[in-house]
Amino acid sequence: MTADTATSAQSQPFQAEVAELLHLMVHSVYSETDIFLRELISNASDACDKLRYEAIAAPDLMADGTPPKIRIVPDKKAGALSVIDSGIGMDRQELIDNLGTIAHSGTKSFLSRLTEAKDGAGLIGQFGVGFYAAFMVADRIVVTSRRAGTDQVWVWSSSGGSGFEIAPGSEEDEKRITRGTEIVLHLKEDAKKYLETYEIERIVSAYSDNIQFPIELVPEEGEPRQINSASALWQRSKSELTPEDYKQAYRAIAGAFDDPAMTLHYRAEGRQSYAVLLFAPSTKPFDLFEPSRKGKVKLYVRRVFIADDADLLPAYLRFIRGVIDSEDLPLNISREMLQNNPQLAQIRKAVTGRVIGELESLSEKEPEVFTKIWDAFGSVIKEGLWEDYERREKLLALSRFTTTSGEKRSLKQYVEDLKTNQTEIYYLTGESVDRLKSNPKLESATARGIEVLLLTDPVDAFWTSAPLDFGGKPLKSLSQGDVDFGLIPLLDEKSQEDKDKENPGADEAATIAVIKDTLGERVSDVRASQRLTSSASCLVAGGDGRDRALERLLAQQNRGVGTKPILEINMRHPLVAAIAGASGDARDLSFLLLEQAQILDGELPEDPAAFASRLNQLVLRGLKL
Ligand SMILES: Nc1ncnc2c1ncn2[C@@H]1O[C@H](COP(=O)(O)OP(=O)(O)OP(=O)(O)O)[C@@H](O)[C@H]1O
Repeated sequence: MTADTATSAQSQPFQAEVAELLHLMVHSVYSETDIFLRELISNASDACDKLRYEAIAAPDLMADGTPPKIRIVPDKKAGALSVIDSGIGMDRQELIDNLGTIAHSGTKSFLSRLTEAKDGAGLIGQFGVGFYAAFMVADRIVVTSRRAGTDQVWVWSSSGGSGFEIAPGSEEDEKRITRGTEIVLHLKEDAKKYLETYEIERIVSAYSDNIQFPIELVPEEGEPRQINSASALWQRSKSELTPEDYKQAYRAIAGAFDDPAMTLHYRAEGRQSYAVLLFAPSTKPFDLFEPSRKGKVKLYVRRVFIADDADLLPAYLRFIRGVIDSEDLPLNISREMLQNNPQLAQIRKAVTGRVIGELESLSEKEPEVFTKIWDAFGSVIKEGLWEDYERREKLLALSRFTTTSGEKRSLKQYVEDLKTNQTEIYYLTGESVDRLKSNPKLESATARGIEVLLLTDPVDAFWTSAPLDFGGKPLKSLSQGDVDFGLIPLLDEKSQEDKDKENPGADEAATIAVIKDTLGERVSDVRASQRLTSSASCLVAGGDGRDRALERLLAQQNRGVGTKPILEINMRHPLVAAIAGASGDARDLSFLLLEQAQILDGELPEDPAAFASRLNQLVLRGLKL
């Protein structure tokens, strides 16, 4: 800091995203502005949590004896509402960094959605935009703050627009603020209702009753009074709590706006004691697929907040929100200790088991609610099939699939409906259900009424790459290795016999020899297909090769090893039958079999121009032009 910045006011621009967000907030006509207060109280509560945590190692920070608390002060004469906390506070740089940029990745992706969406305003209500929400109700905001343990007070102020000012606090500011942050909102004309005490009480009881720290309303007349219950809800007994209490707790803890689809509240006693209050949301957050895959369950030790990134659940359960409050862990546990702590590992294991058990029982007792969770988070839960070997069977049983027989099918249902002599569970991976439904690799299965799982999530290509079985029935890809449906009867045996008589098929050995000779290195083998009934050809991976969908996905990321596929041909197809006797055209026909199989798999032929010219020539010759 230069001598200049220490004594004078400075203007600074907002990060471009903040300016954009503020512009959107000011210009959208959004009716549910109440959320601004919830956001400010939630920040104030986080600041009190941080103070209590830092004070474990540095008790001096709280030596003045003021307990962490939050005060709300309306001032009708000035048209201003203040939210004041005695939490950790911010120094100059923290004010600049925290209130001038958006670090939160969820907010960033929310912002891009907000800009794209026609009804951006509707989205504001669904997702927190934190501190900046205050600009919906205020045309000027002044934040005065003192970092706990420091001498200086700093004042951040802004009227929205493109930037803010930062200046050292006055003597009067220094007297008033001994620790923490005061946020003064100069309310817009149409937001003056927030100066009424009943409005403030209404919002606090709706959104912030579960905040652990006391929230005090300081009215213009009369004594200050506490307006929240300030208890750690997870420590209370289940019988005292109503569904509404849980809903509010979920919203307060998770900073969410939806309703929880699942609530898990219990106390573990025994080798370790801890309270657990966890929720599964009913809607998907925007940052679910962030590469960091961080969980959001908060760790408390004896009611003191410790960390919200302690990986208390495996990454595939990162959508679960809530709190775990341990009685036994040391309060001064450091971040490094969190990672290797055996007690925490035990808690993690036990709680993971409980969450999965709860999902299981929900899937049986309240399938519609479970479906909601599966629709929002199924693609994340499936990461566990790949990562959590121990619980793979349980997770497979939980999984729901779109199949050729219907939607939301479980493997239990699949196995109950197996066809005569069917001993395997079949699946096909690809980009969309519609594309998969028209994939020729389904033909022979369809002719036998065999159900096939249609897997379209990117993660499906990964978990299916490890050998898996369900109830002793192996899962098998229809685009990989040999499939033998020989023992499974056709739905319509007779018509197949007729077809066989009409079309006895090509000379297998001669045809395969011609195609192999033509395609050479382009394929690893050419085989007569068991999969096809009406299409001429398809591409499959070898028995130990990677599934074609995974191969394609890796190739997109330049991680493919380029294993060559096997070309399967339908010996009864007239095009295939024509090859052995087609002398001059045999070469073009062979290429065409390969290229149409590539197109049906959603790939481009290696040389699209050559493909088009080959096709044109064959058509012209067919038309004898
Ligand atoms: N009252 C406060 N005391 C101390 N720090 C604060 C306070 N209010 C905000 N901050 C700091 O400013 C940062 C940004 O706040 P903001 O509300 O925009 O986002 P957030 O709380 O981090 O994320 P989100 O609201 O999206 O969950 C906070 O992370 C915190 O570091």
